[in-house]
Amino acid sequence: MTAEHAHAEGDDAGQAASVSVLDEILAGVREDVARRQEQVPLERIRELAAAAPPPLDAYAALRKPGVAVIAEVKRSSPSKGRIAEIADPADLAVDYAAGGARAISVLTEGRWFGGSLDDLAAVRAAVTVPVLRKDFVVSSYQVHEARAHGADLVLLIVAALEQNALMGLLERIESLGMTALVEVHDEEEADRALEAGAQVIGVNARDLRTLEVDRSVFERIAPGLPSSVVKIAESGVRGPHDLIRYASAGADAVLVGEGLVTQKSPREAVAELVNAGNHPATPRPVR
Ligand SMILES: O=C(O)c1ccccc1NCC(=O)[C@H](O)[C@H](O)COP(=O)(O)O
Repeated sequence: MTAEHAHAEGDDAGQAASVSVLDEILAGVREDVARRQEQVPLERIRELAAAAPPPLDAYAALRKPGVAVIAEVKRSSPSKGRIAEIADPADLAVDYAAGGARAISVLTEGRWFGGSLDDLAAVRAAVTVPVLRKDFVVSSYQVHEARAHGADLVLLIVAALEQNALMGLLERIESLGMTALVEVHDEEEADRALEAGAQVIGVNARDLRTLEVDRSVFERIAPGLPSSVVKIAESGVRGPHDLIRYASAGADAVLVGEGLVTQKSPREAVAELVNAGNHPATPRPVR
């Protein structure tokens, strides 16, 4: 199945087919990682990671006053198929940063999202704000890859990992000086993220089985997270009203893809969100 197929099957396919979308994404990722590891062995990627310029402090960046905007480089997705032609991810990232984005998210998964590690390296070279590797990380090889290509933050999806793997990968990310963004979809996953020691937690409104977006999931889960944890609302931000809704529920940051890449001026679209996030009337997270 491809991004286009999953999108075409859409609502009719229902939950059973969507479960297999996540499974298929993970199966493809494992194949792709194995192929890359044959070309560049673990020892070499570790050396490249060690030689990369030091990572930026993403936790500190996201804790600054105002609701932070993490702007995403997103070409395609399982839920929507092709979303945007992004010829030069570095140009887009520069626009995002000029609009006030506090961090840039780069989807590096190729089969479903049309991303790559080259996109990550290009974005890293173009901006001075923290950069997130957004992928389906299942092995420490990918963590070293992320660092070697300039990532400061790495996504870990609780639903895709056994607890031991989650803890091991989080430890590896931190041992390389990066920050783990641990993504959850329900209370049980939030408990697992906290048990693993996550300091930055993303609540994704997109259900990975049905691919539907339900913004109320953040409102349900965020109040139960400690105040020291950076709380990121992921998915479903289409304009300032959604940012304000997430802010009212305690968001330190929002992660936005489709709502930016589909705009005529992504820079202005980011700036609008940033202004809303800095507006005195917008609720502040309780710390
Ligand atoms: O976007 C999808 O269809 C998707 C499907 C399965 C797993 C992950 C998926 N998206 C990754 C993301 O988390 C989003 O790109 C990110 O939160 C931004 O969402 P949006 O602003 O709604 O594009």
